[in-house]
Amino acid sequence: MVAPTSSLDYNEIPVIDWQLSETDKPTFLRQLRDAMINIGFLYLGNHPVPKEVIEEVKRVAPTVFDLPQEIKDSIDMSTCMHFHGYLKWDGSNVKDGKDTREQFNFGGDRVCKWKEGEPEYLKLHGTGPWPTEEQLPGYKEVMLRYYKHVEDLSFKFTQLVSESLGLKPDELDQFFDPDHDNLQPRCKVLRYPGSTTETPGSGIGAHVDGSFLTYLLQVTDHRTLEVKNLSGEWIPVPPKEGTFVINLGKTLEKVTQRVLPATPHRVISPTGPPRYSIAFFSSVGTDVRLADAAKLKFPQEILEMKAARDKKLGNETEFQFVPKDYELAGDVVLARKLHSHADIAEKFYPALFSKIYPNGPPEKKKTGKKNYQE
Ligand SMILES: O=C(O)CCC(=O)C(=O)O
Ligand SMILES: [Fe+2]
Repeated sequence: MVAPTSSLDYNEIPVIDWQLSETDKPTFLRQLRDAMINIGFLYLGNHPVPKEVIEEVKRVAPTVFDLPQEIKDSIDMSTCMHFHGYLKWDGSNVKDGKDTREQFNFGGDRVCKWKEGEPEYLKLHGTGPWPTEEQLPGYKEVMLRYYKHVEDLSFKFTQLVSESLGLKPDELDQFFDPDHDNLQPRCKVLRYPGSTTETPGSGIGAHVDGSFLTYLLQVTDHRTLEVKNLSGEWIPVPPKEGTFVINLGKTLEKVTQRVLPATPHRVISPTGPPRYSIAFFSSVGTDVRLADAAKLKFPQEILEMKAARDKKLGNETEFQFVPKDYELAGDVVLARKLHSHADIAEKFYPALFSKIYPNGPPEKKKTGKKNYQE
């Protein structure tokens, strides 16, 4: 395994061994802290998600894309107020290029608790459309089994992140609902078609994730995922057997007041066969205000590491919350999604739709360039 590095112009992503968190926790926490503060990307090796679960999901996940187009269209995201379901490959834009990928999005099997008169963001929770058992036997079961394992890992990992920053293990949990019922983790199965004249350009352009943390499983052997190191160079993140790639999202950046920076990354369109990956995005509770994170008190040692990094980067501006950080996270996330999916806004969120689009729906189904990925 590659030894963790704390250089800002690193050209390899460190592998952190989960087992160390049980056998030598101080070393684990030190390695984790260095990777997160100075790099923002890491591989997590020897993690607790069983090998059989990973092998099964790698085999099964891509099969959703082999369904006939009319079945895929019948589970299109536009049919779902929770923003789950299938998205065609030209479905959205990110900064620096067009997305060239198909997606199948899902969350946990949750019952939607929204009722008339309640906050609209409660509609974010709920079960999305799935291929039926006749169309794709066992698919939902396999995907939800994987989801549950990664969700459990994400709760444990967040506590280790908290500890590695000198906070109490459960100190970041305040941004999650205590019974874990109010979270909005989302999973995406991704297919990047091989680059041809019909599908030229980037797989996904440079962006940072909107998530708290992202847990990425690279299903195929392509070496086309890249991360921008803090010195501005693009570094490959090739698949490594038995690991997850973990990266820090914008929400965690805010919660830590940029002690942990969200790191830009991109996927280059593969040549040859399609590339598949599965991304799990953990997120904060809907009824949380990110600016409440101002009360977290990081130890001096951590603040000094942040300051040393920022000095090297020549980026010593003080972190400041923006007005949205004082709003409920559910409202902010929902607004972002509605801006990206005018069709869902019009169908399921009519009051918000008229506020966002007072002159009627935009010409294209999806609007605007964004450098956020949810
Ligand atoms: O497919 C990948 O490897 C990365 C996907 C990604 O960055 C995203 O969906 O935000
Ligand atoms: Fe991403």
